Amino acid sequence: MLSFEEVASRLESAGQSHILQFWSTLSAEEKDTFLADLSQIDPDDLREHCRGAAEAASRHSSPEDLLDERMQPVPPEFIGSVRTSQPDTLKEWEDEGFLQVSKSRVAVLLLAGGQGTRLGVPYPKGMYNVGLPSGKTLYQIQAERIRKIQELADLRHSSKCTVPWYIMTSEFTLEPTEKFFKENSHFGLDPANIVMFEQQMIPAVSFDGKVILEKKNKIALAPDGNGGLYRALVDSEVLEDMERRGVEYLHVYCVDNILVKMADPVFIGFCVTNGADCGAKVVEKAYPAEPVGVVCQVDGVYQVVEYSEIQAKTAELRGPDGKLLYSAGNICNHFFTRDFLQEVAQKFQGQMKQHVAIKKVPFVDHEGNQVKPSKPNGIKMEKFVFDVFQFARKFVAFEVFREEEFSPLKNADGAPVDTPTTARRALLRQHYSWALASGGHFVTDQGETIAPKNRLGQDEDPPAVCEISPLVSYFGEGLEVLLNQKKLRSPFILDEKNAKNIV
Ligand SMILES: CC(=O)N[C@H]1[C@@H](OP(=O)(O)OP(=O)(O)OC[C@H]2O[C@@H](n3ccc(=O)[nH]c3=O)[C@H](O)[C@@H]2O)O[C@H](CO)[C@@H](O)[C@@H]1O
Repeated sequence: MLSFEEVASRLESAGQSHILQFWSTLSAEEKDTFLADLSQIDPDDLREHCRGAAEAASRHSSPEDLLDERMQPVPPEFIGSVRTSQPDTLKEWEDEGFLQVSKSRVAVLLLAGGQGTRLGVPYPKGMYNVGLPSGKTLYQIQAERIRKIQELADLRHSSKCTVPWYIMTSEFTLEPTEKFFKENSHFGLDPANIVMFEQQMIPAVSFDGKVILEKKNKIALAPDGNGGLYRALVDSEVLEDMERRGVEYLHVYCVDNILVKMADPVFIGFCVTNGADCGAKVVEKAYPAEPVGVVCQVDGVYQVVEYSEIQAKTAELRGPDGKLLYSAGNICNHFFTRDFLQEVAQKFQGQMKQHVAIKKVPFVDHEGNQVKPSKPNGIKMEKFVFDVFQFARKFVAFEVFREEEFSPLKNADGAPVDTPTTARRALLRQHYSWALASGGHFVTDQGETIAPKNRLGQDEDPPAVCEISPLVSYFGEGLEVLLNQKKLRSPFILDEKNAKNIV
C-alpha cells in the first residue's frame, strides 16, 4: 500500500486531487481502506480514462458518432437458420455439436457482472425466481441444463464429459453468487467445474472529467461493461484454465434469458462446421424499438449496433418484403473459439470501442452530504462483448425461433415486456407444447379434459400448467416415452423423481 503523500501526488498528476478533499474528516480506519483502494489506481490510466470519458460524452450522439449511415444488413446467405434449414442439416450440426461436447471441448461462459438496475432487485439476476411452479431460479435452470447436456452427450458417445461453467461476476455480484451456489450445493454440479472470476470496476466521471465521489472515502465505481470479459479472462488466468481442460469452444451468454440453450449443440455444430471463430445467435426483431442490438455490417465489417446507438428512423426501415431491414436481433448468445479469445486478449483488447452511458450517479456534495441526483450527472464507460466480431476471421450468424430460445428478464412486473411474468409464461408455453407434441392430454384436478390449444395468442397463458425439469428434457427430447397417451393433471410438474415413477 502506498503512503498518503504518494497517493496524493499520483492523484495530483492525474488531475484528480479533489478525491482527497474529505481526508482530514475521515477516521483512521476509513483512511486505511481508502488508501488501500487508491493505491491500486494507475495515475496515467486514470487521467486517460477521465479525459476520454469527458470527451466521449461531449461527442455523444453527435453526427460523427452515429453509425446509421454506414450500416448495411447482413446478407441473408450469411445467416444460418433453424427456420430455413432442412431437418437433415440441422441434425448434422447437432451431431457435430454433441461430438464436441462429448469430448469436453465445449464450455459455457456466463456474463453475470451486470447490476440489473431495470429489474430493481438488490441481488444478482441469476438468483431471481420468476414464479415457476418448481420455484427454480435462473441459475438453477441453467445448471440443470448443463447437467442434462453432459448426460445426453455421454449417452450418445459413451463418454464421461464435462462442460465447465465459467461465470464472470463483478464486485456487486461475486460474493452473493458464490454464497448462493454453495447454499444450493452447486445445483448438483461438481464445484471444481464452476469457475467464477471478476471483471474490473472503473470510476464514474462527471461531465467536467472529474472522478465522482460516492462517499467521502469511496469513489463511484461501475463494472466496465460485458466487454470487460476480455481483460478479465487475462487478469484471472481463465484462458489458461480453459487450455488446461482442453476447452476449444465457448458458448457465451447473458444471465437473463430463461430459454437459453446451454452449450446448444446445434449452434456449436453450425459454427464448428462452418469453420467460424466467432458467431452470434439472432432472432427476428419483434418491433423497431425493441431493446435488442442488431447484427449488421458497418463499413463492411460485422458488428452489433446496440439499441441505444441506432436512430429510430434506421430501426424503422423496411425491406421490399415489408420486414424490418435490420431484423437480426442480438440475443447475447455468442460462440467463440478459445484461439480467437486468446488472440483478442493478446492483440485487440486495447482497441475495443468504449461506449458512453450517461447515468444518475449518487455522489457527495462539497459539504460531504450524500445526494441521489434527480437527473443524469455522470458518465459510465462500457465495453460490449460483441465488439470483437470485427476481429474475427470468420463470423457467422445463426437465426433461431424467438418463442423457443429467447425470453429475457429485464424489467420488473408492470412493464409491458421482458418481465418475470413474460419469462415464466414463455417457459410454460414451451413445456406445454412439448407435452402436447409428445402425446400427453391435460385434465383438470377433477379429471375433466382441458381442450388442447396448439396455437396460443402472443400474450396468452397455456390452458394447462406444465413444467418439465431440464434434468428430464433439455429441449423437448425423450418425452414421448413418458407422456404419450397419458392424462396429465394440471398443474403438472415433471421432475426426475416422477419421471421414474411414470415409466
Ligand atoms: C452489450 C450487450 O451485450 N447488449 C445486449 C444485451 O443488452 P442489455 O442492455 O439487455 O444488456 P444487460 O445490461 O442486461 O447485460 C447483458 C449481460 O451482460 C452482463 N454484464 C453487463 C454489464 C457488465 O458490466 N458486466 C456484465 O457481465 C449482464 O449481467 C447480462 O448478463 O442483451 C440484449 C438481449 O437480451 C441484446 O440485444 C443486446 O445487444
